[in-house]
Amino acid sequence: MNQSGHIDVKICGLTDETAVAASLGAGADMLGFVFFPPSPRHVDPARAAQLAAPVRGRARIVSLTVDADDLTFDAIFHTLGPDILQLHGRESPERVAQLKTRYNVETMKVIAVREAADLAAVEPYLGVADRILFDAKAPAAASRPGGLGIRFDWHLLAGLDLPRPCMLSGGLDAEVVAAAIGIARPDGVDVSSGVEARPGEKDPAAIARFVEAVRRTERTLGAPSRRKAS
Ligand SMILES: O=C(O)c1ccccc1NCC(=O)[C@H](O)[C@H](O)COP(=O)(O)O
Repeated sequence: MNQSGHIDVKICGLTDETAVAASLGAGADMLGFVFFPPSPRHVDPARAAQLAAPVRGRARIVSLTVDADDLTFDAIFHTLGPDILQLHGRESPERVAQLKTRYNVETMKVIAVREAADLAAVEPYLGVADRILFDAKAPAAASRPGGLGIRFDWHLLAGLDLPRPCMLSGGLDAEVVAAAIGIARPDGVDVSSGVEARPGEKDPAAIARFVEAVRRTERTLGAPSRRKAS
């Protein structure tokens, strides 16, 4: 949450106009497009650009890739022009820095978490990535490294001096997001599976419920700058 109490909401893996409209209508801050062919949410850059046309200026456009090569990024930038690169693979700090310079764009590095020891992976990205996203670590046999609806123990982040800004994801939905925010205290939350009817098919009503649950949580927690010191 920022100083005014706002929590960024990112809806990820959009594949159709109805879900884009639902996300914008609900007041999402970031909309994510997945460029990873094995994913049920994969879109090509031309389709993403069509879907993102109404997004520009209303929410931030996020490109999600997994260890993508320069040709893929060139196509994404040439066609879509994202605001943020979500790097969901094993991109090194050097690669993150290189992409930031090459495209003059904000970067968000994903740190996959299952146990406390996984949090050490953040350190090399401090001062390199603009934003950290803590997501649940996928099982070794999974077909993709995220977007699986898997949770990790949010208490692993509780009370830590987290890198700011940071986001939280992994198995969030409208029912659990308030608890997740209350424990981990991220600056934003990210959801895909939890607002879907089935993998790759977003549910507009679930998107609305999720964003409303986050806004309700913001009101409950209040702005840090206005909280009384105890
Ligand atoms: O969505 C995918 O299919 C995907 C593929 C490869 C890497 C990441 C992927 N998704 C990540 C996300 O959608 C979110 O950033 C986040 O992990 C939330 O996922 P979920 O647990 O499904 O809410």
